[in-house]
Amino acid sequence: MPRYAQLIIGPAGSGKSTYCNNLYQHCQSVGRVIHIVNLDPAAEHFEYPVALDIRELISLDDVMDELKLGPNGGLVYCMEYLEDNLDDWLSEQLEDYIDDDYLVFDCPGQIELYSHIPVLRTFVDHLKKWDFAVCAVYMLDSQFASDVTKYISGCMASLSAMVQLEIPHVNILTKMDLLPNKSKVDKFLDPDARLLLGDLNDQMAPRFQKLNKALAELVDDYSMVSFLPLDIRDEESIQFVLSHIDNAIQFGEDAEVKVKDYDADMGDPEDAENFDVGNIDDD
Ligand SMILES: Nc1nc2c(ncn2[C@@H]2O[C@H](COP(=O)(O)OP(=O)(O)OP(=O)(O)O)[C@@H](O)[C@H]2O)c(=O)[nH]1
Ligand SMILES: [Mg+2]
Repeated sequence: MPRYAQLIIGPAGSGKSTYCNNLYQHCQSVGRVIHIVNLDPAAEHFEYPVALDIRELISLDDVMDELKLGPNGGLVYCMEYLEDNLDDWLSEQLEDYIDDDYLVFDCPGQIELYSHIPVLRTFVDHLKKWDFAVCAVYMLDSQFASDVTKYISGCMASLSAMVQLEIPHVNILTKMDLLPNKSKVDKFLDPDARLLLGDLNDQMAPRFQKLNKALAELVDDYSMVSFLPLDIRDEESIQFVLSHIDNAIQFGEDAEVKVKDYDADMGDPEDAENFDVGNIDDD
């Protein structure tokens, strides 16, 4: 049986840690067990219980003090140090988590980590090697959906993470509670390239039309660029997002097989598909 993981990524302040906390609360209320791992060496305050913490390996304050680095250079140093210690430190820490365990990795927000620095790719490759089914969960602040030009830049950043990591990828539009008119973002959830192009051309000078067309086509070609809205005040919204991610890493499906394997009294195995196995980890 694999272990499962969500890798929570996205720009600074997009709501990654808040999502982790709300997901934790939600799972507690439905009796499901998840473990949240802090991968941000600069983080100081946590609303969720931290199951495992990169700061036990290295902390940003120490690096900045000892190596006289600034906050961003220091963070890159910390993440590269983690990369060098995956096989020793991290694999040992993860030994406590066994088949079917579900981990959520709360990552730092430096966009460099998702564009060109290979640390997260190496990290994900190690998780896969250790038999984790991993999904990247890319958080984008819903203010990006207030304007088509911002939206395109958000899509490009998400796409670059997607092609870099090459794992199942779910995009989330966060902070929906802050939007006065939610229906205005509908067109950005599952974007239509022609509408995007029209909006871009309306807003930008005519000389950008060719570039706009190329960008809209890129979003269209990667038809996986779509977003799920997340309103953390709404349990159903959290459950909706969680179900999509579970589906992407086949969490429910493997749990279903486990029911079939374990319960000899269930009768016809075909009937097992009718059982609700959503809370298989309850105890
Ligand atoms: N209203 C509202 N505020 C939110 C939501 N999500 C996050 N915030 C706020 O946005 C700010 C940043 O949220 P974080 O969860 O720390 O964002 P982050 O992506 O973890 O940030 P970094 O780790 O610094 O990259 C905090 O003040 C949160 O309270 C949301 O869904 N609704
Ligand atoms: Mg955070």
